[in-house]
Amino acid sequence: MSLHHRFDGPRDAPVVVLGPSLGTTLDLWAPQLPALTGSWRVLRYDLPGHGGSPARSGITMEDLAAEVLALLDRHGLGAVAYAGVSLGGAVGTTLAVNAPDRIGSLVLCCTSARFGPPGGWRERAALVRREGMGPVAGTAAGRWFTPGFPGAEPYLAMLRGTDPEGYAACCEALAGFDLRGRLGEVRAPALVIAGADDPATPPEHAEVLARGIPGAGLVVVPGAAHLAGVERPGAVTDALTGHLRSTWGTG
Ligand SMILES: O=C(O)CC1=CCC(=O)O1
Repeated sequence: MSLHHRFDGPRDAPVVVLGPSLGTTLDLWAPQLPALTGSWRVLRYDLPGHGGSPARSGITMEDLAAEVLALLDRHGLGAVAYAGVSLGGAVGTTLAVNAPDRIGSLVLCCTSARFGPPGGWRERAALVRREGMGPVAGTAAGRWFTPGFPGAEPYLAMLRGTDPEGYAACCEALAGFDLRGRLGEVRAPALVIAGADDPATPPEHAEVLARGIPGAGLVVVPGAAHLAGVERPGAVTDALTGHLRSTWGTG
């Protein structure tokens, strides 16, 4: 089943795929879009059960990576640049090791090679199946943003609008994900971006990625939690476009 997706930017420009995080839609990347669409063709997608993609059960990170690859195939796209936030970043790292000829440049935002103990993700999956999105949405602001950030509401609304089964399936994909032993296989030039105050994927997780991926750079954004690209759009956009300019087209 195809993931809901959309293209923006010139048809003949180099392609950048943007992957969203658990509980958000492709609009997570809205703050970065204006800086990208002048020079790159941007492909954004929704995770299963998020935004416009139908929910599914029993998915793995490998499945999600395969679905993104299927999107590229369907649109006749060869090698692309890929940037992803959190779960979307894990999809990108998986693609980079499974299909190195298709990922020409990689940006990993607020993500990890392993998102903590699998049990926590299975418990979260059980919670949303039992009680819906309410309890998870009630605590998300504290993970996604630093205290008092005024722009949280549209992103929390994305989470509340997520299909519980789709969200649970993505939690289970996170539970089964551990790429720590394969980071050395990434061939794409990579930049890792972390929020200095991210409680979900703290800078130590970014350091593991940056140490493990050959030649990777690391940027830690001050004053940002998990959704650093929303809370500090300028810093994340600059890091992203700087990396793309030097590795993927002219910018
Ligand atoms: O909402 C969270 O708990 C943070 C998060 C972990 C993986 C992801 O994509 O978001």
